[in-house]
Amino acid sequence: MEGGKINNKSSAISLQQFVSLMAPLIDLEKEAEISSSINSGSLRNLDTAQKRGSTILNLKCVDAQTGLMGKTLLEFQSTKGDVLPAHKFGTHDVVVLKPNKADLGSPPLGQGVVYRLKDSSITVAFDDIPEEGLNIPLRLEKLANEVTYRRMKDTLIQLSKSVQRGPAADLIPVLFGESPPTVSKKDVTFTSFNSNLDHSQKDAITKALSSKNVFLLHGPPGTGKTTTVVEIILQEVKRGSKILACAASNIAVDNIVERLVPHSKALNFVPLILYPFRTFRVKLVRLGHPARLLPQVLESALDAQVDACLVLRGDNSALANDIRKEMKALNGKLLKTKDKNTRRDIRKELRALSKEERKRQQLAVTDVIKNADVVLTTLTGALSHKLENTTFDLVIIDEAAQALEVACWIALLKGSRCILAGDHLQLPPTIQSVEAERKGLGRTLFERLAGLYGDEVVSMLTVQYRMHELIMNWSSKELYDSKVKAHASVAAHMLYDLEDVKKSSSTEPTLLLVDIAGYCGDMLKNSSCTCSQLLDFRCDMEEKKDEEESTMNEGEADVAIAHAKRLVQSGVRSCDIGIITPYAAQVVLLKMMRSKEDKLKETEISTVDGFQGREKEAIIISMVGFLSDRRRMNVAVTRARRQCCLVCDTETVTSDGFLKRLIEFFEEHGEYLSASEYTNE
Ligand SMILES: Nc1ncnc2c1ncn2[C@@H]1O[C@H](COP(=O)(O)OP(=O)(O)OP(=O)(O)O)[C@@H](O)[C@H]1O
Repeated sequence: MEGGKINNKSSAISLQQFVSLMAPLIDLEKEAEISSSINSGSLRNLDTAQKRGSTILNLKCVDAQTGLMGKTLLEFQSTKGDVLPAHKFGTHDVVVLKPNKADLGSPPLGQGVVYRLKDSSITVAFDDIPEEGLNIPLRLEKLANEVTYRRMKDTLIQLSKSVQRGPAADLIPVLFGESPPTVSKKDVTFTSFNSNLDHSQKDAITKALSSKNVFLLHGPPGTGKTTTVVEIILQEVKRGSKILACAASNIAVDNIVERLVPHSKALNFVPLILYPFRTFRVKLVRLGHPARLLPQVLESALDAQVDACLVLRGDNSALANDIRKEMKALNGKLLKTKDKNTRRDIRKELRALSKEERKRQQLAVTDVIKNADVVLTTLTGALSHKLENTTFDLVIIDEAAQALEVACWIALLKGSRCILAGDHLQLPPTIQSVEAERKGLGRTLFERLAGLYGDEVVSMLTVQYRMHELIMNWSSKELYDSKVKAHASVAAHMLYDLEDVKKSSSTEPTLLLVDIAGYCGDMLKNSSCTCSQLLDFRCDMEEKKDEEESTMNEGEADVAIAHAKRLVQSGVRSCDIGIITPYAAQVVLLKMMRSKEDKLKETEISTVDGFQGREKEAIIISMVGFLSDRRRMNVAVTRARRQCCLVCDTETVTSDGFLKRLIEFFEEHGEYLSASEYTNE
């Protein structure tokens, strides 16, 4: 395979070996997730749960809004009104709401999905929420998502059965190395929808369209992987394919939806007037809980289309509204009535109405899915019963190098051909169980197939559209055999080329190394938190890490914030700056420091994982000891468009060969500053 080196031998595994290997590993992973969540018996006390990040105590509800397709959005802040304590909640997590003082096992006030997370607030989408009980101190608890594991186990069983029958019967032997991959004998030509495609993108698309069973699109950072995936989808729809497009994360699925919408069919949502001359249109539908979807793709959501479909079918929405109104009135009556017989009659009526409602909805769902050219969902969402009897000509999985192979099979079993897009040299799948990881749960299908078939099925994109060439060159040389080149439009772009940005000693360098060797920062000088609070948190959150001492570094945080301030003083917008650091404790420290800096309000601070797939004009990396994971370091550096600033202790870092070369590259091609130059800022 081009770029990363992959061991061919370990790629060969039979279907039966795979199934027997994976089943116990999924159990291990499930146990690891449960033991870190609130519903584990191991968490006997709430303070421990908060320290582990699986509950947030002392919250007040500050806002309630309805919307989002019937969901209620409640926003919570700390009763003290400051930055939320460190926690492990992420958007899309399932959570329950309880009174702050309720016992651990007590029933919740409601269950919902995290919709939005800010430093000082968390918004949750609830289906139903009590009208009473919200004006007391509250807490949120994170639940383990056991559904995903059940779906993966079910998929393993289905996989063993599908060899004989099912839409993927011919694909499975190819993906387990028992039959060779094949390509169309006819030359494939196409007229692209996107007139800017480069030669490597066009080559990849040709190869994808020619493949009869499997194709891998290897997209290094910023090379237009999603752009290429979208073009492949359009070309395939044009030739009549029905496509299931998936990714491990909701955000990656939404990325594709957003880019397909301009080509999509006007049901109720694309204003025709915007695309008056386009004759080719794609019918797309996005499955998933509305709280997990980006607001800009909500109109492609199944729920929205089902409503539209009911209108088109003549089941006008007035009728639907009447049914809902009637049900609401009956529910009200039920609450007030004591008489047994009347209650029984009302319940009977309610059951009949809801049955009618469900039937109408189901018919519409079937219609929408049957008529769609492209169905988009997360990998686990592909096991939705709504897709039970639907098969596809092609399954496309984006971010495939970040997905567990078992999760990929949920989608793959529904189609006869597949295209996987990803980069195994960026972030791997997140795995909680160290043992499951060691035994192979994290080995991705993308990597395995690349090892099995190499260039026969892989195309690598080689022109990148994000980074100044100096930023790209390190990554290209270190990880992609120097094959990735910067496009002329970005190769020499500088921070000071941006509007309103002055040329200054801070904005001139493309690569900047700030060495904190020997520097003892003015510890937490601007922060209201105490060191012991952070240390408590560090020990709890990072207990799995070997490098306990390297999880937090005040000196580096000082310098990172000081450099961000200098950039803002030179005119760089604070939202164009990102600070990346490997450990959660360092993220909290940096956020606390930032909360005192008005000018840095919009600067994003996150671990590497929070930045995958994203970019900023300037990136500051606080290394905190060292980040010896090549893939994480690759992602961190390649988020930067015009400047990458590395803050580290060169004495510690250079003990690792990979990082030593990184530092040398920055020293040779960039500016070198000592941290002392940032003191007293
Ligand atoms: N052929 C092209 N000509 C000009 N710009 C392009 C081309 N292909 C992609 N781009 C631009 O490059 C940027 C990155 O593209 P895209 O988001 O498709 O890349 P990606 O590989 O999915 O990114 P990531 O590294 O985040 O995974 C986008 O701004 C896109 O518009």
